[in-house]
Amino acid sequence: MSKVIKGGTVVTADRSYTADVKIENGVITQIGDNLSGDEILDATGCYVMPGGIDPHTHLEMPFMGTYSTDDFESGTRAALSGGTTTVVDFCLPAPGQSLLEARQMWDNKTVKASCDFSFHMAITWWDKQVFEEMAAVVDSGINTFKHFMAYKGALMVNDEEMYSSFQRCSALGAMPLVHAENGDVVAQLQASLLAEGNTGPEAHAYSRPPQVEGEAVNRAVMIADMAGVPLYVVHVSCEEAHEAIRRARQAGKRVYGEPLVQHLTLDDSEYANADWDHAARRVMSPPFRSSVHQDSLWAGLASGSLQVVATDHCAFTTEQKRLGLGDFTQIPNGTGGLEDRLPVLWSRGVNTGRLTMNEFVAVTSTNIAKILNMYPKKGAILEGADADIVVWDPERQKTIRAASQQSAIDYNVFEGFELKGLPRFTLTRGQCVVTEDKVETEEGHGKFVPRKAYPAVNRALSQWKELTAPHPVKRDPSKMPAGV
Ligand SMILES: NC(=O)NCCC(=O)O
Ligand SMILES: [Zn+2]
Ligand SMILES: [Zn+2]
Repeated sequence: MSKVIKGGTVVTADRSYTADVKIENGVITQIGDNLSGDEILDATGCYVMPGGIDPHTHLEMPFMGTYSTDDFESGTRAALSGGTTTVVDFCLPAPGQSLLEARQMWDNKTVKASCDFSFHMAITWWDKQVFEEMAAVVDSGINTFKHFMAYKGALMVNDEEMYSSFQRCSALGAMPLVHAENGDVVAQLQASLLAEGNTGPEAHAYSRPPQVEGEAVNRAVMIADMAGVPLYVVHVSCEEAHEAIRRARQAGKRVYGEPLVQHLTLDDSEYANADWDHAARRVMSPPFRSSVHQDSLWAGLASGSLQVVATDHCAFTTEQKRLGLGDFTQIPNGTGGLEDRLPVLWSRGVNTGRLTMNEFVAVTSTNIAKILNMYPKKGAILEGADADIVVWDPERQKTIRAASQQSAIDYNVFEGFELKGLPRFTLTRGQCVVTEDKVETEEGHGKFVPRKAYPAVNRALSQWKELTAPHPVKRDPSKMPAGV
């Protein structure tokens, strides 16, 4: 049974053109004029774009004494309703736990997924077992390893562990990711703020100033350079971090930066709200910043020094946030956004002229598909690509309300945002699961997307490393002093 998306304008990362798109067996089989099929989806007045890829989610994640509330059921339903058709989640071994055992636990959670998914593996501790298991992780289709430079005493790794793991990534053709904040400095700032009586959610932001992020990005960039690997920096929130990435890229280093839609559109005034719940619901790391930093992030997306917009979707209920009443360090860190990423970025980015439509597709889908080595199966409107498609109606409008969202939590950090530009249809491997406000997802439809080790960037970097590595000078024995 075939489907044809008819009468729309195909918008990809590099061009826009009028064409119909035919789908058979979950794959795009033809792009052209006057196509016919068994079922027609009317895309008149709409843009036909690759479905969004969110490379940074934490669904049902054990964290800070609780679990994030959106799981692979509500999380992927939320994703699809907002036009995102692939999520990349983090397998998080507890310190001391086998990476392969953690992988099994995450596989078990994904049986409820209604859209496709992939994984990054976190390195939360280091010894010979981790070193060895990393190879099996890569063989199983995970080519990215995440390192937390913050969350001291929990997930944080030190420089020695990071350098060892980055070198291992280099050898395996994998890419390290970093959560870049100086965890030692954050821990000290938290302690002194608490000692001074600063216990409210605003102190979370005071304890994580832009300098802790800028310092950590610079350090990770240099460690990656010494290890001969590319680097991907998650949730880039400030000019200091962006500047380090920009500078690295100008110097020829392969460094990628990912701002979040939350940091682009919500600022630090949220933490000054008189309502404790309002402020605590917005506690995440790094925290929201001032408009100077937001302008820097928007400029980075337009100019190409930042490549991807994600959400870091890690949604906790108000009740969970209240674990930190009286002590801001106990407020579970994280915010939602999976459902809202595309519509909010379109309204605040494309409708304002900060991004073109093609840049929008690049930063929400195509760039990350290439960076994570799943292009053109994902992130493309091309014959042979998976039919993960969002048919985007630039005239559809809504106001964001927690009461009508798919996410399982009881609030939305974008509450009240007026949006113009929303999905008319969302298709996951050819299955149309969203028709305007009607969301009919199928639990279990989502499949794991394996991602092979990187052939190109890592080889180039290790070749260069080998050429420029210290080599002993071969000397003519006749030119050696006697007795050596
Ligand atoms: N970002 C955040 O505050 N929570 C999720 C875990 C992480 O990515 O650091
Ligand atoms: Zn993080
Ligand atoms: Zn995260």
